[in-house]
Amino acid sequence: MRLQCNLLERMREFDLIKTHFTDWSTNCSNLKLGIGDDCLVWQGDQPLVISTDTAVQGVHFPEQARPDQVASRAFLSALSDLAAMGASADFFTLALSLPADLTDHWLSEFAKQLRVLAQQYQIVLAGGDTTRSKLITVTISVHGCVAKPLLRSGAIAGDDIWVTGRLGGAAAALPTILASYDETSGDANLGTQAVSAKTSIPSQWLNAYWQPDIPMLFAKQASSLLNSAIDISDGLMGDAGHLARASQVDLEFDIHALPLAEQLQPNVPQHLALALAGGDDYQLCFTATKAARQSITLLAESINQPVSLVGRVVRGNGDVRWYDGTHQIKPALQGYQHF
Ligand SMILES: Nc1ncnc2c1ncn2[C@@H]1O[C@H](COP(=O)(O)OP(=O)(O)OP(=O)(O)O)[C@@H](O)[C@H]1O
Ligand SMILES: Cc1ncc(C[n+]2csc(CCOP(=O)(O)O)c2C)c(N)n1
Ligand SMILES: [Mg+2]
Repeated sequence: MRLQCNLLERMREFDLIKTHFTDWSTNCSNLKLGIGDDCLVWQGDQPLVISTDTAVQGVHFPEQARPDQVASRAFLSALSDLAAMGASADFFTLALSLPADLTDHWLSEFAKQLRVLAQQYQIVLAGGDTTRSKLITVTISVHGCVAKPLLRSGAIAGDDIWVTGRLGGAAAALPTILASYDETSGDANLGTQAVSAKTSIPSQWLNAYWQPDIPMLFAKQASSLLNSAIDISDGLMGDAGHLARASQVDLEFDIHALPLAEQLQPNVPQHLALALAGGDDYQLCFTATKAARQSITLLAESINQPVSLVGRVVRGNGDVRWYDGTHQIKPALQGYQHF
């Protein structure tokens, strides 16, 4: 009896994988074997860079988030680490832990969005794992190639510090997003434009939370011009600290040069806190020599990638300092921490 029960469960598990995840494009010559065996087989000739990220219901996305939204946030936040290495996006694995009562519709909407994104970023789903759990948990490992990986430890005194995109929007949107579920459960199904109109927060904040714009193309094309990079997932304050310590330099930022999200101002402490410690930005902080300044600007312009020059690298031991003009400020903040 027990055997039969297990067997039926396993049948469902295999059916689920077959139905939702197997007929995707696998157009990648280095992927010798994809979904179906005990392991995937990859054979490439460049260094492979790999990063794993877990997205947990209620921690990384709201409990009531739509399946397409869960797919976008989990996938894009994982991809961001490849951008931080200046790598291509080649293949990914997907480990899904799902509650038993999740509907097939949920899963098909999740898979549909993930497939759209995989196609958009030309990345192949090569394997994964599917289990039951109380909470929805999505673990994505992204794999990419790069001849010379861009490291956190490469910043040199004299470098410029740059940031891509805009900061603080996702964190600014979060309270409104969470409150919208409390007010009416129907909001879970509203699109970004509708939520934006209803709550009067900028649609850019909502997009920053649900569909962060990962600077993949810029990072790949610019990587040979850059000395170091990190993606900003926990807030610039914390992540800049990681880069400073890894490179054994100090970083000095001009708060007025920071590209804050729409309607956020550096002199409003709550706004600065969102941009420095809110997290969920998935933009890059990178450094490069002053000699690379023009090439970086030209490249960024040519592919429509916003970049901002926000500070300088100086000799030191891993400190980060913030300046309001010539005046140093000490925001009492720290980046996002799980524990
Ligand atoms: N459970 C773990 N076992 C082994 N290594 C880990 C574990 N958790 C994290 N790491 C490693 O620690 C380093 C820092 O991890 P961290 O998750 O902070 O980086 P990140 O992925 O850039 O950040 P984020 O998760 O906010 O995107 C990475 O090299 C990562 O591989
Ligand atoms: C529903 C909901 N969505 C988002 C957040 C914010 N948040 C969660 S994890 C994290 C850092 C990156 O994660 P990791 O370090 O695991 O990659 C941030 C900024 C929240 N509190 N609640
Ligand atoms: Mg990272």
